[in-house]
Amino acid sequence: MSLLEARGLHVVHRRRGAAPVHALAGVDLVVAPGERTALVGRSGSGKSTLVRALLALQPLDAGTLVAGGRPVRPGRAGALRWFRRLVQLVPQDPALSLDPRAAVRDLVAEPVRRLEPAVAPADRAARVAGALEAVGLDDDLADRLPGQLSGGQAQRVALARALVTRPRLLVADEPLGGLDPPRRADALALLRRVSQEQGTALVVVSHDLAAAAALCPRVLVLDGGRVVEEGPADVVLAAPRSAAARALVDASVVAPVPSPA
Ligand SMILES: Nc1ncnc2c1ncn2[C@@H]1O[C@H](COP(=O)(O)OP(=O)(O)OP(=O)(O)O)[C@@H](O)[C@H]1O
Repeated sequence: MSLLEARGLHVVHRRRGAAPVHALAGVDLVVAPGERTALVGRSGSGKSTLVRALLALQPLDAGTLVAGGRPVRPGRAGALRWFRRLVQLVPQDPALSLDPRAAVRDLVAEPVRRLEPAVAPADRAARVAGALEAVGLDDDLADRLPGQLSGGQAQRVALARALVTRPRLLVADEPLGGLDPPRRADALALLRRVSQEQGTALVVVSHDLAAAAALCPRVLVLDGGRVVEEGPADVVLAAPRSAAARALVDASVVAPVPSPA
């Protein structure tokens, strides 16, 4: 059975005084358990709208979302707890997503408190320890505040928060945005390792095709709110068929380093 199945998603953004924008114009996306999929596209292609739709945070003009065989309908928070445990977001800017007044231990415990209130305190503590270990953070860091963490550590805490409810799917929105090259490589390696070790499926959103392809064996190219190309990452990179994919491949090519004069 598929883990997440989105069919015929349509979203129109309507703003007073502005023309409506058809941000998603019939997107289908099926994610199998453990599968890693990259969603790539230029700015404005509809990636963020699709992420919000996949997380049931975006009202749909048409289409359906089914997770683990069960229909997902945006609604009261309590009614979607099962879905929030199953599908977790890895936020774009981890440092901004962490409450500066809360210690790491409480930040990582919070999703369990909110989504699984029946879990006993001792079990919750064990879950927190497990999530910190999974992302390679030492237990010594658990009493620190976010302001006392490095950028890389904050990113790991955000990932631990996403993992602590043992989701089957992580949606990472531009996980490499704003990172310098060594930290990009670390972030890619961490997401790959966690996905493989925990069997968690990944949907990674990026405008950088080459980086996303390094993490995900499967790529979907979005343009104008539609999936214009879909296939194995190495094939899309080596022989893009759509103009949108070709433009992304060209943009991903690393400029040659000029030789010293
Ligand atoms: N709240 C909104 N109101 C009106 N238009 C919107 C809104 N959100 C997005 N749009 C428009 O919908 C289209 C898709 O936007 P979206 O943010 O989903 O694309 P994106 O691929 O994530 O872009 P980026 O990479 O720049 O974040 C764009 O034309 C955008 O201007």
